[in-house]
Amino acid sequence: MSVIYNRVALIGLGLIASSMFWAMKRGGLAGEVTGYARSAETRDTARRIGLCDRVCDSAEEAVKDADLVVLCVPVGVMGAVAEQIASSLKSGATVTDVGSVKRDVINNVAPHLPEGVHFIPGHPLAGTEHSGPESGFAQLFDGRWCLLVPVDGSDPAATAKLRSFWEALGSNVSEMEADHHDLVVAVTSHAPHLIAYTMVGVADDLGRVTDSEVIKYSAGGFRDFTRIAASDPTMWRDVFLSNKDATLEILGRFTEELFALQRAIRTGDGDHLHSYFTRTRAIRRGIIEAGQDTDAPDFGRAGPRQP
Ligand SMILES: NC(=O)c1ccc[n+]([C@@H]2O[C@H](COP(=O)([O-])OP(=O)(O)OC[C@H]3O[C@@H](n4cnc5c(N)ncnc54)[C@H](O)[C@@H]3O)[C@@H](O)[C@H]2O)c1
Ligand SMILES: O=C(O)C(=O)C[C@]1(C(=O)O)C=C[C@@H](O)C=C1
Repeated sequence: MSVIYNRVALIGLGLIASSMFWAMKRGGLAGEVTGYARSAETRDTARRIGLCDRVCDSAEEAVKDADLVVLCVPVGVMGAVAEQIASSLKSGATVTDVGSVKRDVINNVAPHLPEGVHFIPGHPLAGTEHSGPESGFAQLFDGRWCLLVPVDGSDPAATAKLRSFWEALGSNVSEMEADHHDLVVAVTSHAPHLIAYTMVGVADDLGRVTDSEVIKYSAGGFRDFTRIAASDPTMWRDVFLSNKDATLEILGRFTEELFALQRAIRTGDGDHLHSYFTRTRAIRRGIIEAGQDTDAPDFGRAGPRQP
C-alpha cells in the first residue's frame, strides 16, 4: 500500500489512536504521524514504545501542517480540543474523530473549525475493554465497520479520501446520518454496555453477601459481562451523557420487555417465555445463514502491538 496522507496528527493517545498508528505503519499509509496526549505520563510512554513518529508537547504543535487530524479523545472533551487546535489547522486539512457518539460531537466540534477545513466525523466499530497508549494493535480494525458521518457541506473528494484511508486500515466503510448512527449504536453498543455494568454491579453486591461465590464461579455469559464492564469509566460516562436521548429510548423499551418476561416467570407463563426465546434464536440463526456475522477473529483483545 502507499501513502494516503503525508502528515497525520493523532490527538489523544489511547487504544484507538495507538491501533490507528500501528495499522498506518503496517500499511505505510502516512508520511509522518505526530501525536499529542494531555498527560505528560502518556506522552512519555508513547515516546518509550515508539508510538508516533513525533510526540509533541502541545496539540497545536501536533496539528501544524497536518493533512489529516484525528480526534481520539473521550467524546466529552472533543469540543474543547477542537477549540484548542482550530487556529493551528492547515487550510485544506481534514479533521475527523473516532468518537462513539456523533450528534453531540458534531454540535460541539463543528462551530470551532475554520472555513477551508473539511470536517468528516467517523466511528470505528471496533474496540476492547483496554485503554491507554499500550493497548493498541494493528489488527483492531481488520474486517470491522467504520461509519463515516459526513456533515452538511462535507467535501465529497475529502470524504472519499478518508474512506480509502479507513479501508487501508482494514475496515469496511459505510456512511450514515448522525441521529440514525446514535440510535443504532444505542441498541448495539451503548445499552448493552450499561446492562453489563449493571449486571456486574448486582453480582458484586450479591457476592459480598455470599462471600464472593458469584464472581468465583462465574462462567460463560457472565464472564463476557465482566469483560465489557471493565471498559474505561471516563469514555463510557461521556458516551451515556452525550447519547442521552437514544440510550434512554432504548433502555425504556428494554425495561418494558424485561417487565413482560418478569411477569411471565412470576405467573408461570411458559408459552410466553418459549415463544420469546424461539423468536430471538431465529434472529441469531438468520444472521448466520445470511452470512452477516462478519466478526473479525479475536486477536486476544489486548493483542500484539505491531512494530
Ligand atoms: N475503546 C473502544 O472500544 C472504542 C471504540 C470505538 C471508538 N471509541 C472512541 O474513541 C475515543 C478514544 O477512546 P479510547 O478507547 O482510545 O480511549 P483511551 O482512554 O484509551 O484514550 C483516550 C486518550 O485521550 C487522552 N485525553 C483525554 N482528554 C484529553 C484532552 N482534553 N486532550 C488531549 N488528550 C486527552 C487520554 O489521556 C488518552 O490518551 C473515544 O471518543 C471513544 O468513544 C472507543
Ligand atoms: O469489543 C468491545 O470491547 C467494545 O466494546 C467495542 C465497541 C462495541 O460496543 O462494539 C465499544 C464502543 C465503540 O464505540 C465501538 C465498539
